[in-house]
Parts: sequence; structure tokens; C-alpha cells
Amino acid sequence: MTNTQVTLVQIDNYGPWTVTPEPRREADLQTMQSRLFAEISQFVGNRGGYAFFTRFDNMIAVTNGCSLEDHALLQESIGNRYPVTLSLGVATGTSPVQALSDATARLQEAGSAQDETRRECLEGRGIEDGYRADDDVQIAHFDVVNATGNYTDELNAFDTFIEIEQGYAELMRHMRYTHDSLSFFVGGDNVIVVCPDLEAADYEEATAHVEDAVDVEMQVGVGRGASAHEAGFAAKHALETCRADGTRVELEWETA
Ligand SMILES: Nc1nc2c(ncn2[C@@H]2O[C@H](COP(=O)(O)OP(=O)(O)OP(=O)(O)O)[C@@H](O)[C@H]2O)c(=O)[nH]1
Repeated sequence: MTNTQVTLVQIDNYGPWTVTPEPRREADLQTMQSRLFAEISQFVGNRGGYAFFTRFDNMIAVTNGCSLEDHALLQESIGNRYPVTLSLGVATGTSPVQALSDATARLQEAGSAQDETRRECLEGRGIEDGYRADDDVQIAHFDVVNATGNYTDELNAFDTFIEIEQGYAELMRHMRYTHDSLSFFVGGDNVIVVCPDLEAADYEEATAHVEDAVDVEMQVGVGRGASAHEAGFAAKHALETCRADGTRVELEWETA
């Protein structure tokens, strides 16, 4: 049974900061936001986790393998080196959506995202040592079938972007409301989905739904592991099997 540890990362009082004492140059904000994401991705990634940029002012990470002490170190290191600070909410659960809801609630209870007195909060709890399992995380790595041939080499770059984003938008809503899963666009034509215990039929249904709704064809490899990296790495291998065999859904634990 999955037990996903999810961390909500929120930049403290960021909205007011972006316009104080007057609006800051947009390119500087973009540069800082992407550097912050790179920091968090590297920190969490070095401990087996995955971080997703989502809205940049709010980022979401799968942090199985990261202790609360690790989280505190991330806050200290960012606070020492950047002009902004981070608050973190941590929660776990068999449903990634429920874990994220709980992590969000912990931060909301601590104060508003734009409360200038709420800084560097670390709220919630992770999975205790001794309670981890090899199948705590299930990751599905989706990609658009032959995106290069159908879109990248055919349409202008913006029209390709629209097609890929349409596929992502439909998939993310469907996985959220039908399969209790969190989907994140990670670049190119790739979407990484953090799932509860789903089966091949669920993924078949999801890819069929996206194709029916927006005419974007997707394939998906799925993996399980003790951490996001382990599950995601297995998912990438399963996706390679899709590419090699022309299949739409491969579960790493069934093809091995
Ligand atoms: N983040 C991420 N991006 C990837 C990964 N693999 C491919 N991409 C991106 O996806 C783009 C398209 O590559 P592919 O998915 O291999 O190409 P394709 O034309 O869709 O071919 P098939 O997937 O074999 O159908 C690349 O330019 C990358 O931007 C991955 O593992 N992670």
C-alpha cells in the first residue's frame, strides 16, 4: 500500500515582496524563482525525492526519505542565501491528494501565505524511521506518443506547446478527480504523476480518456519504490518498454 510523503513548499509573503518598495523586474523574479526550484530539486533529489515547480511560489515535493531535520536544513540554507524564506508543510498518506491537502492545511493553520509574521514554518510530520516500505511510492511517467513526428517537427513551436498543454490539462484533471493522483508537467512532452495504488486498467482508462477528450495520444510507464527516485526510475524503464513494444501501459512490476 502506498504511503506518500508530500511537502508543500511556500515562499513566505512573496506577493508583497515582489512589489516592495516598487514592482521588481520580471526577469529578475523569473531568474530567482527558477534558481530556487533548482535548489529544492537538487536538495530533495539528493535524498531520493522529486520536486515539482508547479506555481513556483508554491512548489510540491515527494519527500519519502527526507526527515524533518532535512527540511529544516533546506529552510536554513535557502534563508541564508536568498532574499526570501520558505515555509514547509509535510504530511503522509495512502492518497497523494489527501497527503497534499493535509500538508496544505498545516501551513494554512500556521498563517496566511501573505502574513508577514509567518516565516520559515515547518509544520506536520513525515514517515518515522522503521515504517518505510519498498512500495511506499507509485510514480507514473506519461509521455505523448511520437510528439516529435506529430508536433515538434510539424507545427510551429507555440502550436505544439498548445497541444502538449491540452494533453497535460486533461490528464491532470482526470488523474486528480478520478484517480486521486497529482500530475506535474516536467518538460518536453512528459508528465510525472504521483499515484496511490492504481492498476493497469486505471492507466488504460486514463490514456483513453485523454485521447477521447483532446485527441492527444499518451503512453505511460509505472514504477514502485521506497522513494520517488526509485519509483520514477522504474517508471522510466517501463516507459522504454512501451516505446520498444508499441504498448500504451507498462507496469514495471509486471513486465520485469
Ligand atoms: N523531464 C523529462 N523530459 C523528457 C524525458 N524523456 C524525454 N523528455 C522530453 O520529451 C521530448 C520528446 O522526447 P521523446 O518523448 O523521447 O520523443 P517522442 O517524439 O515523443 O517519441 P516517443 O516518446 O518515443 O513516442 C524531449 O525533447 C525532452 O524534452 C524524461 O525522462 N524526462
